[in-house]
Amino acid sequence: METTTAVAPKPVVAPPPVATQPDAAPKIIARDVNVHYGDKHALKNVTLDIPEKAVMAFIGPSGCGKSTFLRCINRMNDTVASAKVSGLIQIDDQDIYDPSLDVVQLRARVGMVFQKPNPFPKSIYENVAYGPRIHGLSRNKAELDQIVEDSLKKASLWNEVKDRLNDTGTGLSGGQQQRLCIARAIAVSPEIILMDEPCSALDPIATARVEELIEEIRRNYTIVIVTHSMQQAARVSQRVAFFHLGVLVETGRTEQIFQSPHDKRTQDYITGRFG
Ligand SMILES: Nc1ncnc2c1ncn2[C@@H]1O[C@H](COP(=O)(O)OP(=O)(O)OP(=O)(O)O)[C@@H](O)[C@H]1O
Repeated sequence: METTTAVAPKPVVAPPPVATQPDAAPKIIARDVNVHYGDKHALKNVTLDIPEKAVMAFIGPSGCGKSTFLRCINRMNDTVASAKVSGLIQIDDQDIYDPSLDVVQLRARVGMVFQKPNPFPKSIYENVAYGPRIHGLSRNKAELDQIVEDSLKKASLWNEVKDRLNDTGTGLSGGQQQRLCIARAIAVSPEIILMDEPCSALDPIATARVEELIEEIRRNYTIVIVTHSMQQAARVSQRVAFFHLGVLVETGRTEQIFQSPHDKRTQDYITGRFG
């Protein structure tokens, strides 16, 4: 593992520049985050506050570092041998790159939904029950059954699968599989859900279902979504962060970013001049 991090400056973390300050209390703060993949400097001095219990969308042209930054938030970049992360990322004032931090626990707090639905090749029930079981979240089968049911309900999938919980998860449609993956993420009671282009493999109807689901759950979770669709960012998010060439160019309320961006690069991107 070559992932490194700077020592967290204590005691107080300076706020980001005014333009990046959210209205709500930040759940996640990032200060001067840099990521290198070998010689490639993929993320440059990113400083950002991500508000609690809201949706923040990361937008920007391909290769600008959106997924790289997203993967810093649950230390998924630890799994990339060439990745070196520096700077500070705190969740609720806790430095998530502190060497004493339990990464398994971190990933239970910070769930992730990927571009391509990736259910386990197991039953629908097992897909959702697996996380709560390994994290010891239930004392008996009845409690586990309840977690599975509640998670599938929150993911708007219960009615479609309640009579076939023993069928394989991979047999569901693409949209259902993605909602199953969201149920799986929800089942361990995360505080944060990271979504990396969660609808890019879905048709418009399945996409609409996932977007409705995000709207339904957003008040209970801090959600960060990477999307190539500005329409999607406008529909689901309350705040947007625009990245370009590894730099966080601008962040603000969604309507402000789309109606009156401060930076010409943001303006050019949202008006389709590049990307
Ligand atoms: N595992 C890796 N090894 C080497 N370079 C990488 C790796 N992952 C990403 N990169 C590079 O880092 C830069 C940022 O990539 P990243 O995937 O974060 O961008 P992105 O904005 O999410 O792009 P996209 O919208 O196409 O998914 C790109 O130049 C990419 O080629």
